[in-house]
Amino acid sequence: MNAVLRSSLEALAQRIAWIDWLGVARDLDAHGCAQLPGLLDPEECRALAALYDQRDGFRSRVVMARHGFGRGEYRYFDHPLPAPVALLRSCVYPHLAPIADRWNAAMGIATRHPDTHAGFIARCHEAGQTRPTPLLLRYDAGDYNCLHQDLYGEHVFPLQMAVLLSQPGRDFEGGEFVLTEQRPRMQSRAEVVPLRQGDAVVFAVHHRPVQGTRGVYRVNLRHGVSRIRSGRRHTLGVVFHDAL
Ligand SMILES: O=C(O)CCC(=O)C(=O)O
Ligand SMILES: [Fe+2]
Repeated sequence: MNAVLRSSLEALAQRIAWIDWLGVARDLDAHGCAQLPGLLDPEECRALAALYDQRDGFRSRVVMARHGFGRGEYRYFDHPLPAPVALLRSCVYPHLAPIADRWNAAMGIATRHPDTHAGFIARCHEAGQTRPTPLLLRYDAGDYNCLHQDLYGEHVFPLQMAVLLSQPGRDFEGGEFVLTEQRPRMQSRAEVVPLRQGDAVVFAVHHRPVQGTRGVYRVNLRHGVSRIRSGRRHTLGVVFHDAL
């Protein structure tokens, strides 16, 4: 690995270590999502978005309209993952695993998570979930991502992350990251997450616990992206479980 890449990876690891993870846990508990401002710098964003047009490095490409997923496209990275993507997965995971375990305990779900991402991936692989799930998404004017959940098999890490690689207002307009929460016997609630280039959002993949007056209940979450009004928007998606 060259010296420039190594020092920029060290800077990224340092940025992750300095995040206010207690604040992240508080936001996740309160809202089901948390923003990590400036997780990637503009140069890292540009370099990752530029990978979209490379021939190699991906295991598949999905044209969303063909599957009724929306409009736009994405590509799943293949092994070996680009170094910053592998680092994001392995360095962010240990901060989220205790939150995931606490949520599972609150929801009466028995599953607990290994301390390290390697430990969790070993569990996925034993169950046949061996295909990497980090992905790059690309949307042009008129594109959107329908509300969905990224479940790829029996093993689901309860939190995931998306990083906006483009700059709103300069590279694109519209294209807001949206979360909805379906509460039992109630109408759904929407949350729009304002992101700048390099900001990440951590959010619940499937459901989360909410404290009600008569105990804890589960709310079901979905995420998506509203219509891109103009320009081009790139995102990096970091799902922590692998796929069947
Ligand atoms: O483009 C986005 O902001 C959302 C991407 C997404 O659905 C994901 O990362 O799972
Ligand atoms: Fe998604």
